[in-house]
Amino acid sequence: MEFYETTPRHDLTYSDVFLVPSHSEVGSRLGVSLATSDGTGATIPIVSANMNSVTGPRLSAALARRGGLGVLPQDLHLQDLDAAIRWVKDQPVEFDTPLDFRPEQTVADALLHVPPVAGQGIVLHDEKGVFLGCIEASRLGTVQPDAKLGDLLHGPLASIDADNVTSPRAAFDLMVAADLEFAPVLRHGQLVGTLSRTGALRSTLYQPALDANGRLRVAAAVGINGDVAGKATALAAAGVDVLVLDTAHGHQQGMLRAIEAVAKLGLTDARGARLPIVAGNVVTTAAVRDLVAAGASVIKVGVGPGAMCTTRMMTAVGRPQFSAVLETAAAAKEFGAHVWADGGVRYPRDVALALAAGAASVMIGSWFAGTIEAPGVLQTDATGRLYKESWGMASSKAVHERFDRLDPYELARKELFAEGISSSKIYLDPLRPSVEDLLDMITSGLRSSMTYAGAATLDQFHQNALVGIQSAAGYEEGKALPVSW
Ligand SMILES: NC(=O)C1=CN([C@@H]2O[C@H](COP(=O)(O)OP(=O)(O)OC[C@H]3O[C@@H](n4cnc5c(N)ncnc54)[C@H](OP(=O)(O)O)[C@@H]3O)[C@@H](O)[C@H]2O)C=CC1
Ligand SMILES: Nc1nc2c(ncn2[C@@H]2O[C@H](COP(=O)(O)O)[C@@H](O)[C@H]2O)c(=O)[nH]1
Ligand SMILES: [K+]
Repeated sequence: MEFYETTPRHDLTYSDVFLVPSHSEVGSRLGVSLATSDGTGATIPIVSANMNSVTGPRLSAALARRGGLGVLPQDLHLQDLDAAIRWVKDQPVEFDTPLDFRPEQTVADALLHVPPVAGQGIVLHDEKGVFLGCIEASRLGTVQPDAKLGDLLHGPLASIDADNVTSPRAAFDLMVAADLEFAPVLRHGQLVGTLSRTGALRSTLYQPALDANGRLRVAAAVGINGDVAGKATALAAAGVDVLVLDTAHGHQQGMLRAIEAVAKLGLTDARGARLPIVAGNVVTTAAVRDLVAAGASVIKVGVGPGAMCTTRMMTAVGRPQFSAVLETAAAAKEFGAHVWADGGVRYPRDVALALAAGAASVMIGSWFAGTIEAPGVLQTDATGRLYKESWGMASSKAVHERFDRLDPYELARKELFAEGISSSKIYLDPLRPSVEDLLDMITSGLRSSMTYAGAATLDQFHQNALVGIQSAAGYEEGKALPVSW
């Protein structure tokens, strides 16, 4: 990456910079590869943040099916993390994970998990696990909230036979031929997943992130206190593919000890390959050097850019994220490691800029909290807009939940140091309610960015990118105008 006709005199963040178009020999946006080289096996450079309001098993499975990686948060109890990893591994690869309900549940129960939109749906099973049928989500918006879901099942079951799905293209064609937007997929009468027309189309564009046994990949986070090696060993036994050691101040002795303890275990996957160790968060070359020397192969970068984060205002500590990524990615390359750019992503352009600066992948938190697949339930504000609640991992709420087993005195001392907001509303985009819709938006923006820079791979993108510095007015000019001036 080079700066275009300028040399920055201070640190910059994503809004301060822009990409300059240059000569391209890449003939199509579909001709670029988004695969990352960080050793995690992801086929798109997107990871979800290890935040309680962002990454649960459902979001992890949806992300891995499209080539990304979900990082389950360290606040889950070990047995819940174990169950979540195994659940992701059990999910279908070619089909979507069903949203499962019982016939006696109501429309209101279903609407806590899925909005009444086209292309989404739910399935019903009876108490013995017998598949009863499916209901398109758009139908849920047309009936009384207290209606029983079982009463909405009428007529013969429209379904797809898994054996007829010989390729992703075949799945799309089957949906079109049967005039279906959403359908259950059955094998010998048993439900094996669901499909939407858009989902079938996506399967022709994305490559799932799969482990050595052909199952969806998933990462999990561990804090730096307690029996870090024991937790890492247990997660590896559950089948985790990537370990993330995470704390607010990653350049501290406790982190170096934790990395060394985990690296010494030499944990491997089913093929005997070392599990990547990701560690952070840091923002300097010195920190990258120390964390890599301790045994990390990916460094998580970002102090203070997160949407839920108050660290900069509380402590003045941090660094504008574009410069932090640029410097640390160069350092990581020198030390044979990689960088994940963590936090502050609000638009697809920010992802492109992080990758142009040299990040191997980009971690997204709050933006993904407002999706169907995020862990919380859907809530409705006074104007009728749907949202999910989000909160920071260092907020009073998160600290309270994390340390609820401490005595009140110790808990009160911990709560003094909150560095995050405890409650925020993240609205669902009515046109993009699913995390997969956001992935479509992000990856299509990124594919286009790369061809503007003449790059067919992420390495070439980083090599070729020309980056200019803009004024606040320059940034403002780039925004669309929904109403006239
Ligand atoms: N990327 C970012 O900008 C930030 C992210 N977070 C996220 O919040 C979550 C909780 O992290 P964290 O608060 O580190 O909790 P952890 O449970 O990981 O514990 C942090 C440990 O480090 C010690 N420590 C020393 N200095 C600091 C410091 N300046 N800030 C925090 N801990 C320090 C703490 O001791 P003691 O409590 O005695 O001080 C404690 O033992 C993580 O997911 C983290 O990523 C939090 C803040 C910033
Ligand atoms: N200082 C804090 N940082 C936090 C907190 N919770 C999460 N985070 C960091 O933000 C990113 C995600 O950023 P986003 O802009 O995509 O939401 C996450 O991975 C953490 O590094 C917090 O309470 N305080
Ligand atoms: K912030």
